[in-house]
Amino acid sequence: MDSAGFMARLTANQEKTTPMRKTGEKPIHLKSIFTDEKETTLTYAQLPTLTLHRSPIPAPLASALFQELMSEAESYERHEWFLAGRKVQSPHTSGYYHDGQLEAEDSAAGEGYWYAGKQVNPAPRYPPLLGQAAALITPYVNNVLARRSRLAGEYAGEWRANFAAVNHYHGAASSVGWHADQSTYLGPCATIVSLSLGTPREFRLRPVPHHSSPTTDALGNSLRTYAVTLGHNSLCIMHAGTQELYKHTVPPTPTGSVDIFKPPYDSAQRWVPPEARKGYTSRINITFRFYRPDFRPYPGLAPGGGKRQGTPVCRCGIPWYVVVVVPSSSRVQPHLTPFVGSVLRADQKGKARAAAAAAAGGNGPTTTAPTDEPSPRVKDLAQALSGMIYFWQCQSSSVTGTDKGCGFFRVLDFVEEGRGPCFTSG
Ligand SMILES: O=C(O)CCC(=O)C(=O)O
Ligand SMILES: [Fe+2]
Repeated sequence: MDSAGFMARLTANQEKTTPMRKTGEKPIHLKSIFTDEKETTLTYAQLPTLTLHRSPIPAPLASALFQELMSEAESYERHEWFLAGRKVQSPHTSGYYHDGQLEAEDSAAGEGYWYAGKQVNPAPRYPPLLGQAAALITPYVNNVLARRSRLAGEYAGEWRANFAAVNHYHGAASSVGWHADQSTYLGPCATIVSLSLGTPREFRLRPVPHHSSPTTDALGNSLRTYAVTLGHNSLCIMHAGTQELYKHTVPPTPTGSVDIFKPPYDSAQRWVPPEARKGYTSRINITFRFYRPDFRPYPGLAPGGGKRQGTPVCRCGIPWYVVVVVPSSSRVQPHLTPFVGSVLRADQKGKARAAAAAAAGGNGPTTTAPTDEPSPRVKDLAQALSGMIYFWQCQSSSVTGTDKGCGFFRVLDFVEEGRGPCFTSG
């Protein structure tokens, strides 16, 4: 399938965006973190899950990659989904790619994958320069991860940039709303690696309130919005816990204008004199993701032998395969039909936790540590995430807009579902 046809069937690899409480407060701007020339990697104390890295790929490649993806972006589309029964469109366009290895490991690469409620046909492979960037980013990220303590639920193996979602923000109004990324194929505590190219844009994060302490986050800090400007060839790593503890957004620019970006190298990575440079008002953002071997759509083998489940199918009643009559031949053939699989979400609001506790007669899930006491000033990420529950949920209402879905809801159970291997703690 050509990439335009493929794009027509795609939607975001992120949750539908939800409005955040308006506070009117100014975000804390973290601009200053790039001013120390000696430091290329910084962790901000109140954002322990975020690191920022300057110039992760060579400058000529960064310019050429921007141009490669600008040309790819001509066929990108806005994605559409239903919010409270109303069709909405994303305020940016997107495209999706995977490395060839994902295809080799998983014959379904594409067919069984869903994003925000739509089936993805086989995603195209990385175009050449995106493939080069992924090959550089993979060891870079593993190096960064080797220096961090790891959280329970993280995949106990190498991270690999085997999937990329590319967003094109064209002009000042183009944006992405507050959201946390879906965990369906990434599993809990995902590492999502965002490479920015082109005109700089502001990226904001805000912690979700702790379920037992609405004025603080899970680390005990008061709720604030943080902002950082992501410029050309900068890497922002959303480490384990970011999708669980924060929401993020790229808002429209408040001034209504953006800086002009003039790539200093052409698409063949040759230097261009300043007077001959072409100007752009676009930002390209690539989020490199690791589709875990234990969170694939189809069932497979569990780490110690035995069965591993695929993405759970919800109860909407649409089976994985149906038999259809092909009119031209009047023969009955098996056919892969749209089915609505579930999505994996972290229980950011503690609702699933409360429901599970009620179902267990008030004792709560036995596999998680109690966190019901008011949140103290916790400094430790592992502690902040210790009560986190992940659940599979029907996504059909956002696909069809016509009903509330089947209500399918199941708490993720690593052992029962044959997933892993995972880190058990730092
Ligand atoms: O453009 C960005 O920096 C963020 C993109 C994003 O949040 C996403 O694609 O899920
Ligand atoms: Fe995101």
